[in-house]
Amino acid sequence: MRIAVIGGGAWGTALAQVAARGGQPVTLWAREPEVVEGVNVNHENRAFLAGVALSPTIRATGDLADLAGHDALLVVAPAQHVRAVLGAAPVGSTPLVLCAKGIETGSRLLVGEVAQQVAPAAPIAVLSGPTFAHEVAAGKPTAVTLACEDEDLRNRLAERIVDPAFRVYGSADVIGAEIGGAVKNVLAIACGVVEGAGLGLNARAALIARGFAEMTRFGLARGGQAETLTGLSGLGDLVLTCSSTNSRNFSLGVGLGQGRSAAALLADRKTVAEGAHTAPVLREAARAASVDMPVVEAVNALLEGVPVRQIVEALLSRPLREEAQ
Ligand SMILES: NC(=O)C1=CN([C@@H]2O[C@H](COP(=O)(O)OP(=O)(O)OC[C@H]3O[C@@H](n4cnc5c(N)ncnc54)[C@H](O)[C@@H]3O)[C@@H](O)[C@H]2O)C=CC1
Ligand SMILES: O=C(CO)COP(=O)(O)O
Repeated sequence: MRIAVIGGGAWGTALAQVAARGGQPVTLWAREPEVVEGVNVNHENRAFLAGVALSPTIRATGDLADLAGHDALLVVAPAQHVRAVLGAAPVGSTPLVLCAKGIETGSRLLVGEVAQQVAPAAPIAVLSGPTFAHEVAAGKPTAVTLACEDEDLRNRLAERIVDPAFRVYGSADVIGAEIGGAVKNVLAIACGVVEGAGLGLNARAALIARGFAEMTRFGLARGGQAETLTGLSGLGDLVLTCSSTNSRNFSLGVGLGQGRSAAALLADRKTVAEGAHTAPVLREAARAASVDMPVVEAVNALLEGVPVRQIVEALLSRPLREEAQ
């Protein structure tokens, strides 16, 4: 199976490295000419994954036309750019493995739904889970969910995107896998705020648990399955991202919790904190579906500049309720 990766950020590069293990050829499309040159000449992506020696069988290109003739395309552009990049790529009926985590602003569509609009003939799979790119590229043990309704395609993809330290669990629940990844980024910002404002570990654990309740309510309302939400792409990724400053979303939250403005924290950053883009559109989608998501509401208020203390008071003074509600 000839694999190409669309997106030369940290995660696209790490996935290219997984697909290239054992000396298999992989094509990596990157937007930045310096990334293309660095990967081809020095076998390093200094801009987004510095310090990792990449397989010489990864060939980078800046030309989307070079993606033609592959058997599967891994889509790893940030969620807000998937529509434009896929629209310009020669996709046809090539299977797409969606690896971005987010919801498109405006359309409120998950990345897989965007892909279905842009490339209706292409079968869809979703790869998601607790996966810091640096750890995967370094060959540290990692497990992911690979969701695809077509069992045969799912098995063929799982056999190809694998290595001894990268363990793939199959699922037919594409929507559930996507919702976990999109929602956890927003919740990770909240956990970062708790860290930055020094609110303590009890508060962080409470946020993870109540945030997971929100993820579950939203996921079930959108047709996802409970087993997927409690799995690697849901709870697994939530726990990872809510507990480490290696997470860009958590780090953004730390800055907000320290009283810095979202605009200042997001200005000029080269790497993507998807939660900042997903938060407003997730709030819209939740309100439209009458799903109660108070932590997501709180993250939006923080991004809009409401002081942390006011947000915490508002969360703690909500009417008492049963935990299972
Ligand atoms: N970094 C990680 O550990 C993981 C990231 N992801 C997801 O993968 C997706 C990509 O993230 P990273 O690879 O981490 O990116 P990154 O933060 O390392 O790099 C930014 C990426 O955005 C691209 N970009 C910027 N402006 C663009 C535009 N106008 N059009 C197209 N692309 C543009 C850059 O070319 C670069 O590839 C995100 O949805 C992220 O949530 C998922 C799992 C792990
Ligand atoms: O999705 C990720 C880990 O699974 C990466 O998280 P961040 O985007 O917050 O760095």
